[in-house]
Amino acid sequence: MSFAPDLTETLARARSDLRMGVPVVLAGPGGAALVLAAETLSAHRLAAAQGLDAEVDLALTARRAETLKARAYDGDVARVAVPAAATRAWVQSVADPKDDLAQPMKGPLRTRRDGDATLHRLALALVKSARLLPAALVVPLAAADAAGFAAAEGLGLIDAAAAAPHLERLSPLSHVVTAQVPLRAAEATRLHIFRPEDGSEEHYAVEIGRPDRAAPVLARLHSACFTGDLLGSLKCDCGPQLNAALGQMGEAGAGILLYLNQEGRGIGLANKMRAYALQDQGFDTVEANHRLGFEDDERDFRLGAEMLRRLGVGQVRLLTNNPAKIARMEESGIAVAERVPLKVGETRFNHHYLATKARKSGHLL
Ligand SMILES: Nc1nc2c(ncn2[C@@H]2O[C@H](COP(=O)(O)OP(=O)(O)OP(=O)(O)O)[C@@H](O)[C@H]2O)c(=O)[nH]1
Ligand SMILES: [Zn+2]
Repeated sequence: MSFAPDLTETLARARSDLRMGVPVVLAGPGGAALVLAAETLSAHRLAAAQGLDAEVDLALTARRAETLKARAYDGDVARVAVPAAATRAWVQSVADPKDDLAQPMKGPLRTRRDGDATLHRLALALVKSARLLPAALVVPLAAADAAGFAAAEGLGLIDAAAAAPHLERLSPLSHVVTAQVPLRAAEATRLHIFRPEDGSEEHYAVEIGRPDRAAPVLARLHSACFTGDLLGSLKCDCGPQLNAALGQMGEAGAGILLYLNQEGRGIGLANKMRAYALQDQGFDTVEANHRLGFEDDERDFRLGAEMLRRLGVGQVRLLTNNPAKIARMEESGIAVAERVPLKVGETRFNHHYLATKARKSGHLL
């Protein structure tokens, strides 16, 4: 019997440590490293890392490296050598594109091609899952001392070989509770709450009426949009889509709307606002994600498929304009019998955004 945290719990702690600026230690078969999130890096911890007598790297995604004109020799990852005199401001200006246009000359940046990027890749996966900017300082530690170093400094120690596949999988969900919530759109509505085992945000299923599971269920996978859903932002079409979907389900007397807390196509609200700030500088929604170092869409729709399965739904009539959602459902074993278009909420502020989604992300007009 042990009370010690397991890998899932250790990773959840690591995410909250990184969000606070506390480093973590990754220990792999090929070596070990101290990891600090660039976004939450403090001057004193940078100084301590520079005092370790090791070469400090800044791990970036190849997307971010491309904007910085830095070579990525490791496929999806670039390992930028951090100059000995680098300050916190330097690290953050490489990580964060907000001042790229005002100060285009960050470099020249030297990226490493020798050695191995396994721990850098894992560090990036961790900071991304913490919804931070995808950039992390990686400082090599002697593998034999890694556990001792982590214990002496009170830092989380992560088994890198086990953590990498663990971060790829869909965290098991538990169904926490169901209760009635009469809506304007439909009085006979129940809300189900699902909680991932990995400590990340809960997700919700809004079930209207009693959909017949033997036939395709009218369904929508709605990704959280604080600005559109709650504030009535005119920059996107989320709020009107949410209301229209609930309205259609109400009229039909049955349907399931999954409210997936994957804000900003999975990058989190702070990063979405960074993307909006870049859009204010003239970049479109896809370019903004790339400049930040993200893919266009970082959502994991296996989550939606799993929630539908848990609700006993195997086939849907999916309310969407996004063919990728249909493909992801089919791949995850949910049959999409029909696509039901959802065209609402075009404004003069989101016209360009919707056109970009159609041109670059394959959305159907
Ligand atoms: N990163 C980023 N996310 C955005 C931006 N504008 C809106 N979003 C997010 O995009 C997501 C839109 O979700 P959905 O409406 O479910 O999905 P969709 O891919 O547009 O597909 P359908 O609406 O089903 O056609 C939400 O998570 C929003 O927060 C943006 O400019 N950048
Ligand atoms: Zn939105």
